[in-house]
Amino acid sequence: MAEQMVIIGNHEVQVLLHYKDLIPRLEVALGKFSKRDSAEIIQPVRSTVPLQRYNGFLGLMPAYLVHEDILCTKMVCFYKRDSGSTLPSTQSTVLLFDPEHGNVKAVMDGEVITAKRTAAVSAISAKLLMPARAEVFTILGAGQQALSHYIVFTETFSFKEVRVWSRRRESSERFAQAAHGPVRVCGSAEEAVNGADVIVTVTGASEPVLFGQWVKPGAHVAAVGACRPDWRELDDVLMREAEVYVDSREGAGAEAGDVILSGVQVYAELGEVLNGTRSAHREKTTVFKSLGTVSYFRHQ
Ligand SMILES: NC(=O)c1ccc[n+]([C@@H]2O[C@H](COP(=O)([O-])OP(=O)(O)OC[C@H]3O[C@@H](n4cnc5c(N)ncnc54)[C@H](O)[C@@H]3O)[C@@H](O)[C@H]2O)c1
Ligand SMILES: O=C(O)[C@@H]1CCCCN1
Repeated sequence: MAEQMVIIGNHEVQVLLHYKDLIPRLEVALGKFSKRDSAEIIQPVRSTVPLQRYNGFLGLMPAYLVHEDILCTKMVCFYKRDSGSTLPSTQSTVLLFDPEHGNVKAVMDGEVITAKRTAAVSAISAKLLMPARAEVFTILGAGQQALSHYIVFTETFSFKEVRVWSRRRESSERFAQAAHGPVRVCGSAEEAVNGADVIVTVTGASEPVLFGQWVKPGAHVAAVGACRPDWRELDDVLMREAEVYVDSREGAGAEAGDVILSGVQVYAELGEVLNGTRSAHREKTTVFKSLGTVSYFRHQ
């Protein structure tokens, strides 16, 4: 008889999921993904259903890890919200299946999974690609991803200064209070970025908010927003000056406006760097364009 289905809520995920476990497991998952061996992992580019009336999308993200026998799907709705909207911009649920019988074993709230997984992968990109002596860390955007990125980046690295900019100053100030650490609230994106060694873009923008002429040569940018083929967070100057890394080449070719519209070539997937089949050039200006893959592992 099939096992009883369990529901794992946000609080429980928060308690169970720790960056110290997540980062090494995600490194393994990214490496496996980049081998493109369907005997190890099957993870097609997500299907996306437009919700035109609501300015949003539903993304369906299935994955099967063959050896671990883990079959999962994340379903994520994401929206372009007007400034001042109080509606959430991302909501997700993760289903875990019994691969043999096909029944659902667990339904998990995806909010914390999305916040922590995404930030952990950006931290992996920074570990591989940020300049050797990185002192200034800037976050553009002040929402949920801004906070999870702040937490994992300040836990993992030692910066001398952390800065934030958001299009509404009140959001940056709220963020700085929630961050429980020193954060400089900046009045413009340019001020926030000037001299920064590591920059994370976590905005809902569909037009560039980060411009190459502001970015210090050799800096590392983890670009997390703009997950549609016609949305941008970074301008062409930055995209063309930087060496570009992604989580998935196919995903970037289908969904990353910053890659597609700038016409740049992707240099490597993070998984290729982790596998040693491509080098990490931390001395160059680097962009990691994140779109989100589904990375599963068994909790121990
Ligand atoms: N790459 C991934 O795996 C991944 C995962 C989750 C979310 N995302 C994306 O990351 C982004 C941030 O997600 P979140 O959950 O933190 O969202 P959020 O709504 O909590 O925060 C978004 C932030 O961006 C700001 N913003 C919105 N529109 C802007 C604009 N036009 N210009 C400048 N700033 C703007 C908002 O004021 C807010 O500070 C979204 O685009 C989301 O779709 C990507
Ligand atoms: O992989 C994810 O979770 C995100 C959600 C929001 C849009 C882009 N991808």
